[in-house]
Order: sequence, then C-alpha cells, then structure tokens
Amino acid sequence: MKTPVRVAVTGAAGQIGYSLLFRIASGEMLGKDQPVILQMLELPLEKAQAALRGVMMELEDCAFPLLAGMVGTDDPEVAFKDADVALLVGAMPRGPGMERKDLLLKNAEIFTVQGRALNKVASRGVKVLVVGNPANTNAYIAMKSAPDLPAKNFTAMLRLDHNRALSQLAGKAGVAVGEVEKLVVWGNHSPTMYPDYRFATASGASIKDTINDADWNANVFIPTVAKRGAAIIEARGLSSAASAANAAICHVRDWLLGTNGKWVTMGIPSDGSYGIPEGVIFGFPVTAQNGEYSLVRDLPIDAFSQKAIDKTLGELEEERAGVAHLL
Ligand SMILES: NC(=O)c1ccc[n+]([C@@H]2O[C@H](COP(=O)([O-])OP(=O)(O)OC[C@H]3O[C@@H](n4cnc5c(N)ncnc54)[C@H](O)[C@@H]3O)[C@@H](O)[C@H]2O)c1
Ligand SMILES: O=C(O)C[C@H](O)C(=O)O
Repeated sequence: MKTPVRVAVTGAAGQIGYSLLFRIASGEMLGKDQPVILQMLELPLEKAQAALRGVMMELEDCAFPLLAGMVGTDDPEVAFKDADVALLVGAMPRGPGMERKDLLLKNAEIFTVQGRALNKVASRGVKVLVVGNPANTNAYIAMKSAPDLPAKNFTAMLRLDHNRALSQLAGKAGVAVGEVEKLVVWGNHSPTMYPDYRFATASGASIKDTINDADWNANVFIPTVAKRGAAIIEARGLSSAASAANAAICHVRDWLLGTNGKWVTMGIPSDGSYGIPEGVIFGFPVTAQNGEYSLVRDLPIDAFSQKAIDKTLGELEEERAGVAHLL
C-alpha cells in the first residue's frame, strides 16, 4: 500500500467542490492505487460548515477504498497541514454581466491568507492549483504570499479553456477529440486568452491546414473559447462546475503522473520566455514528467499571435498592479 497523499481542497462545499471531491477519492486524479487524505476547508459560517459535514457524510457513504482519511475545517492552517497538493477553489464566482476581474478585490484577500498558511504548514513540495477567479492573479498573490515554497509550484487553471478549445477544434475538423495534440491557450483565464491552434495536429496532420479558415479562427474559434464561461453562466445561471472540476483533475493528474510528451496548457510563473516578464502567471504550453512540468520552448510567434499575447499580458499586468498594495 502506498503512503497516502494529502490533498487540501478549499471551498469544499461549493459547486466545484461537490463535483471534485468524489473523483479525487475514487482515484481519478492521483491513480487507482494511490490512497488520499482529503483536507477540506470551508468558511467559518454555520451554513458552510453544515454543508461541508454533509459532503463528508456522503464521502463516507461511498466507502471509497482509496480514501484513507478526511479532515473538515474552517482553519487554513489545519487544511493545509503537510498538504502535498492544494486545490484553491474557494472564492466567489461571477454572475451574469460580470467579468472575472470584477472579482479581483473581493477574492484577493483569500489568497494572501491562504498563501501565508501554505507557507507555514504545507509540505515543502506542495503543488498548488488555483481555480478561484481571477485564477492567474490569485495564483500570483498566493505565490507571493508564500516566499518559502518553490514559486514554480503555484499554478493557475487554464485547463478548462484548453479542453474547451480541444472540443471546438475537433468538432470543426471532424476528428476525434482524443486525436488532437499540440494545442495551447496563452495568457489569462479571461476573455483576452489566446487559444492558438497553429501547431495543432490530429493523427499527425495539421488541423490548421485541414480547417484552412482564418476567419473562423479569428471570429468563431477564439471568441467561442474565450467567452465560454459567460455562455455557461448565461445558460445555467451558475458558473461551470462539473467541467471545471474535470479540468482541475486533468491539470493535477497530468502534472503529477505525466503527459507522455503531450502538450497541455498550465498557468505557470513565467521564466521570462516568450517575452512574458518573470513571475507573471501565464497560460503556456507544457509537458510533464516525474512530477515536474517543462515549458514547450521556442515556438514561432507570428504577428497575429504576438498581438493576442500582448493583449492578454497587458491585462495581467493591470491586474497585478491592482493587487500590488496587498503584497
Ligand atoms: N479557473 C477556472 O477555469 C474556473 C472555472 C470555474 C469556476 N472558477 C471559479 O472557482 C470559484 C468557485 O466556484 P464555485 O462554482 O465552486 O463557487 P461556489 O460559490 O459554489 O463555491 C465556493 C465555495 O467556496 C467557499 N469559500 C469562499 N471563500 C472561502 C474561503 N476563504 N475559504 C474556504 N472556502 C471559501 C464558499 O463557502 C463556497 O462553498 C469561483 O471563483 C469561480 O469563478 C474557476
Ligand atoms: O467564467 C466564469 O466565471 C467561471 C469559469 O472561470 C469558467 O470559465 O467557466
């Protein structure tokens, strides 16, 4: 029997939490032979704590063989104690008519507090995924609030955008979604993100050449992916939850268990590549192996792409300036 991995999940009684915890406990994130201990954080409000107790009862009732323990708490230092993986989901979601950056000041403080708590009590190699919006800047805040932990281990979720782009591309090209490789979504998890299909292939053939439609790329593909979160809020009255939880599972699974050479998109602190200033949490193409991700380097950036990358970077720089006083 392997040693259990401690997985902290914040916002555990929320919508995404409810779609996420059961899949982690069933082994979908860390493997079917990997026991887990779930360390769940909710707000110190009776309603939130009662909902968390209910979720924990349901987890118990699933009798998951891999669930080696559970902690439910309102204290970040309890939730993050010795955590190997931390999924920072708990934050306010946007409603109709809002942009994700409208949440910035409402949610920012959560990530200073949680970054400090991770810094104090988490495993020194803790791998952090920020889901709560605006995810890139919240990940930046958490990273800056945790100076004793490796900065590279603070990541933001762009995998939902990546998966959305995969489905749109596969549909347009008439190929199976599982065949599509070498896709990336550059930048911020916001409408300025740049889903880039220039390198994408299906069974080795260029998807861009198959589709051969620059107008579709600029006027349908990119805006559909970039505005998909808003379309879901419009349709459901609530923001995406099951697909967001699925993306979080994909992100952590691929990071820890590897991608076998396939590209995925992760929001990671820039090392200065592609002209993105060091430390900015930016969606980049990566591969992963042995629990570490590596940037896909030296891709050619044409004028259209440079413009799109500059736009999303400009927005991230603005967000960063907006939270500078908190750091
Ligand atoms: N990055 C992405 O792709 C992506 C996708 C979907 C949603 N999101 C974001 O994820 C976040 C959560 O969405 P949701 O639909 O689960 O929202 P939700 O409101 O259903 O759940 C959020 C939960 O977090 C809890 N919470 C709030 N502040 C907390 C704190 N400081 N500590 C611990 N728990 C706290 C709340 O009590 C609530 O139960 C939102 O910010 C949403 O915008 C991001
Ligand atoms: O769009 C939102 O506010 C929720 C989430 O970020 C999404 O992309 O679905």
